[in-house]
Amino acid sequence: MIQVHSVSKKYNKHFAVNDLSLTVNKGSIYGLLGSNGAGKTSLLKMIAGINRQDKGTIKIDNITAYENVAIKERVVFIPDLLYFFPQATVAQMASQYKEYYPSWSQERFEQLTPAFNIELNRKVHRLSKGMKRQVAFWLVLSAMPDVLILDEPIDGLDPVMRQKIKNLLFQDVAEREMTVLISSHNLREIEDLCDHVGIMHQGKIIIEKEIDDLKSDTHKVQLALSDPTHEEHLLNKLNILHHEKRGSVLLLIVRGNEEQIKKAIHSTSVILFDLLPLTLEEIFIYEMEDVGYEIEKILL
Ligand SMILES: Nc1ncnc2c1ncn2[C@@H]1O[C@H](COP(=O)(O)OP(=O)(O)OP(=O)(O)O)[C@@H](O)[C@H]1O
Repeated sequence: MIQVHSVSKKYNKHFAVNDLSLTVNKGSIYGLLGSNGAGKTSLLKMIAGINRQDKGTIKIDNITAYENVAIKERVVFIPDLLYFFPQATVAQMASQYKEYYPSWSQERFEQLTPAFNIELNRKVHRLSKGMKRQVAFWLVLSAMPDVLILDEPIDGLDPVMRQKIKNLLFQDVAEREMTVLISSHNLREIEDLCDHVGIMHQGKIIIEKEIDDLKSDTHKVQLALSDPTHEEHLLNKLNILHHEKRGSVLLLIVRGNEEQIKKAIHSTSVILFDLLPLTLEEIFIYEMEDVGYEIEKILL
């Protein structure tokens, strides 16, 4: 479990992280989204115990993370810029990991060999960008961490390898209750992988949701009423996030239970009615609009 409470970090009088609180439950995969410079990497480095916050507390399983060797052995961070020892082969890097992480599983490392299919005697610095990332996942998953922190993890991986790595992460979360925190710019990637998602902007979490709740609670509705004078009455009965009119067709983004929405709409006479699913990206656009942000400016 990761507990971040009221954490701030300043660089040259500028807040990279500003009074931020966040909890990632054990066995959960939390996706952290946000614009360039939002403070994601700064936050991840503090959670990984690499940098120290100016204010607030960060705990892993109720223990303070910074400069705590026992915690560092259980928490693994894959940064966006990977580092391997110069000239080291895959096998030599595996030996280093084995020495550092008491939870290292040689059996897992060997089991994963066919999944990654990179020769053990290859020098890591000579591998392609995507292959280096594969090696990073191979090593980290063999270290069997309790907490895995990933900064832009999927960058450079081909679609087959992305899927393999996602499946391996799911396996560790399901079997060992590994806790995962992922920073990404890609909402679709996060949608596939995470059960919770938060958006960071200017050092703060501005919106945070459980993905299943978001999806089952937000709907796109298209409808046309046989008597347009009933429109206002119907709209007042619904919890509307967004509302547009194209000719006689109303396009609504509505929060709430699907059956109750249908019941409210069918209590008025309609000549057209469709209830459509929304992507996570669409839900966030409307949710962010609702709290006064333009998501395109924040995420892209
Ligand atoms: N070591 C540092 N020294 C000075 N300023 C820093 C340092 N690290 C981060 N910052 C500043 O803190 C702010 C947040 O940076 P951070 O790297 O945490 O953002 P990010 O959300 O990870 O961005 P990106 O999506 O571009 O990777 C930025 O304004 C950055 O310039």
